[in-house]
Amino acid sequence: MIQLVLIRHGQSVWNQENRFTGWTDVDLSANGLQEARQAGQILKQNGFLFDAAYTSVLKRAIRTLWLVLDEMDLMWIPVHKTWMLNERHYGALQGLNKAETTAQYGEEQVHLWRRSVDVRPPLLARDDPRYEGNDPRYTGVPAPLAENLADTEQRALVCWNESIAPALRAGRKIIISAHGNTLRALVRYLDQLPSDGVADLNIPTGLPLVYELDDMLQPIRHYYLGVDGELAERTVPDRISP
Ligand SMILES: O=C(O)[C@@H](CO)OP(=O)(O)O
Repeated sequence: MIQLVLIRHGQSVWNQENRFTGWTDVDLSANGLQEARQAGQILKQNGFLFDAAYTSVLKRAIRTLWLVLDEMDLMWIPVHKTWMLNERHYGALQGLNKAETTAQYGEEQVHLWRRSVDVRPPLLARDDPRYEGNDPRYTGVPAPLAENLADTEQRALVCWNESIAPALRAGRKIIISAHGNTLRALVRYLDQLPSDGVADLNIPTGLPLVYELDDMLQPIRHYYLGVDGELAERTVPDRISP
């Protein structure tokens, strides 16, 4: 049996302020720092070990991984950072308050922007100061102007197919520290969820999500992990922003 652990970064400052984040490089809140440390303790207490880690190039996911690995005394393992695991790009919505945007455009539209598979949020202009195309960390990367979940899934799966899946097949124990929508995309792929099935899927911050996979990397089962092991579905905290 092959084991894979997914973790969404701890609460970020913009999660706390209820703002659309996307590729904006926001750090963890005090609560998020604590969630990340606690996740490391939970993994350690439950006997998990990792040979390698994958994360995005955004500090909320990187710092979460650092804190998890620190708690597990595994800071020495190889860490692969890639933009392909970045959060879904939120286009011109990045930085806006979610409640104010809902008041302006209506719940239905905002829900489509947030949770549909194929609707893209409004595009960012290339001369917008928020455009990431000129950031050195994205040299050679086709910086998006906005993404839907399908776009995010496509690039996350390049990383999965080229790097993560071969490492899992080679017997490596892997943790992926990423973002709400990158993880929704990976879960949608692994569990072969239909578009309407993924709309309701929300992954809480800072809680390890364990996948048990067969040799073909097909999921046998998955569960969230608490201090005392597997969490019952109904006790999984709903830590998404409203
Ligand atoms: O703002 C974002 O980038 C994401 C994750 O926090 O929000 P949403 O829940 O709308 O996908």
